[in-house]
Amino acid sequence: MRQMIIAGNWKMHKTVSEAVSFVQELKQQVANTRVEVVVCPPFTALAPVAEALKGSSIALAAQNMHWENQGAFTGEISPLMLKEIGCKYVVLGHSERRQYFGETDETVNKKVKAALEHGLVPIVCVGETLAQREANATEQVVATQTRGALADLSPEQVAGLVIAYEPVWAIGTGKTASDQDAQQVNRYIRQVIAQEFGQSAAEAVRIQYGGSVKPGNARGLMSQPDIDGALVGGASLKVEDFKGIIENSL
Ligand SMILES: O=C[C@H](O)COP(=O)(O)O
Repeated sequence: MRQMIIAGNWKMHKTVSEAVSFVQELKQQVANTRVEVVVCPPFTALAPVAEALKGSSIALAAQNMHWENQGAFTGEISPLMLKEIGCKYVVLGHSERRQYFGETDETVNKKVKAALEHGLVPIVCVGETLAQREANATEQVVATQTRGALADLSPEQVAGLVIAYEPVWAIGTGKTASDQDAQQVNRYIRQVIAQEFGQSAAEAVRIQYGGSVKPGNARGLMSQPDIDGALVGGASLKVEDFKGIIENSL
């Protein structure tokens, strides 16, 4: 049985003081949930949020990282730095990183391997653009991205990962994939993983859906058999909305 995982990706939102007061409220509101709750603050707020989360079951994630431990890479953050702060997860290959910052399947794969070496759990994002969906290329795109990101991994490593299927056309647009469409792609990703890494890795790996998830559509999406949680953007910025999604995911 896969535990549901709801992660709030704050993107470039919230100062340190906003982030800390948000998690202080959130941890009280979701104290007894059976869902695994994750917050992904911007880098500046990771350490103070880690401190504020002490004693809580809410896990911490970074939104990106470099694959090297250290070096002359101005503006980058390494896995060692994230691990020391207390991050459990790291979001890798988000479509905004692919679109605006030149992320490729190859760099995502380097980052996935580096994260695993340091005991960080990658949340690997895949998903097609609107043009790709309209060209009936969704399956090809998510298969290529999944195979690329997970190249050279062992079945045991893949079993412990989280994958987030996020159709690019549904991110921040208010357009959500239908429950059936999201389920169909998540099931397809699981089939690709079964082909590459075997049935038991495919059954263990958690596959989220992301793209305009809100309290009102969470129940339908999260009740699909191959959807094991959500990667939430906009609706993770308000405690009430995020809590609503968590509650509606069970
Ligand atoms: O990482 C989160 C996704 O990009 C979804 O963002 P959204 O919920 O604002 O559409």
